[in-house]
Amino acid sequence: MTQTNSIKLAIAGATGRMGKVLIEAAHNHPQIQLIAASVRPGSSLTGADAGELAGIGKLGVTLVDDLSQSDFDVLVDFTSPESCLELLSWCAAHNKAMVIGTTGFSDEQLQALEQHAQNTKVVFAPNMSVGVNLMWKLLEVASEVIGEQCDIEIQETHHRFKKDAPSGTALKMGEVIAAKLGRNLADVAIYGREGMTGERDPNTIGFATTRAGDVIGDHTALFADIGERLEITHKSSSRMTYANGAMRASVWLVNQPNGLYDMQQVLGLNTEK
Ligand SMILES: NC(=O)C1=CN([C@@H]2O[C@H](COP(=O)(O)OP(=O)(O)OC[C@H]3O[C@@H](n4cnc5c(N)ncnc54)[C@H](OP(=O)(O)O)[C@@H]3O)[C@@H](O)[C@H]2O)C=CC1
Ligand SMILES: O=C(O)C1=N[C@H](C(=O)O)C[C@H](O)C1
Repeated sequence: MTQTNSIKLAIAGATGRMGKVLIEAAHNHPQIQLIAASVRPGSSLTGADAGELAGIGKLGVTLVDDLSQSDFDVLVDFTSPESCLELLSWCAAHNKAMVIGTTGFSDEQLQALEQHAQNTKVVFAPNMSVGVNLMWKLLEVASEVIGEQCDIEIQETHHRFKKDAPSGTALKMGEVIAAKLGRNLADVAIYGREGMTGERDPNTIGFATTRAGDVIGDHTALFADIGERLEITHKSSSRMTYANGAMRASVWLVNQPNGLYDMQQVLGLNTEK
């Protein structure tokens, strides 16, 4: 059993926007030892140094295109749903813990994730920043107090390179609000409006997605009544907040029994699950 003051960590998708920041966060964390970082099979970067890729100088950690030979305790994955599920299937079969920040899973893929997670330890969260996890709690309070009388709209903005929409964070905002109001998000979500839509159905929760430039991630929940409106907004100004959250989750996860956890549990914001 690895001591909690030396967790052997691997990072999938080292070339990604998050991958590079995760390498830096792992290197800077006193309880974490970065032992592997992966690139796509056949990548010309195989064999290069992970620290040099991340722009923080040589770390002596070689980029690999196959993690199966690496003796890690926790794998951190911010890649794509397909790549993540392939790695999770391997981790579940080999008793390796996983911290998953990837978003954009279909319902079918989410079911597969939940199944694999029964056989190992997994933290899965569409947003690992402390601020966003606190925002989800604030949304519960707002929904309880004014949710029924208000029109609820969720707005998100991200950089032009983002592949999935709405963001995983926005979808979770909708789930949190819908759950508090006893609604099923799949029944009440409106993903954009166009043409003669008619008057607003008060039960609906609307989503608006903007993709532009280099915005790291902005999310707002609007609770609008006649005469006043409340906006709860979170804005990310650095991907390091996500990466630090993933490190915190990794340190927490090694001491948990097998199961699927979220970031609320890591942060002690929710003890229900
Ligand atoms: N939970 C959270 O807090 C956050 C979650 N995210 C999520 O993390 C994910 C990644 O985001 P971001 O870093 O911006 O994306 P990028 O596209 O910059 O990086 C994705 C990485 O995954 C690799 N990858 C993708 N598909 C495969 C595959 N099939 N096989 C092997 N490698 C693959 C890419 O390799 P290659 O370079 O070769 O294409 C790349 O290294 C997204 O789902 C995003 O929504 C992002 C920020 C915070
Ligand atoms: O792709 C991103 O960049 C982000 N993705 C996550 C999401 O889909 O919610 C988290 C954050 O908003 C950044």
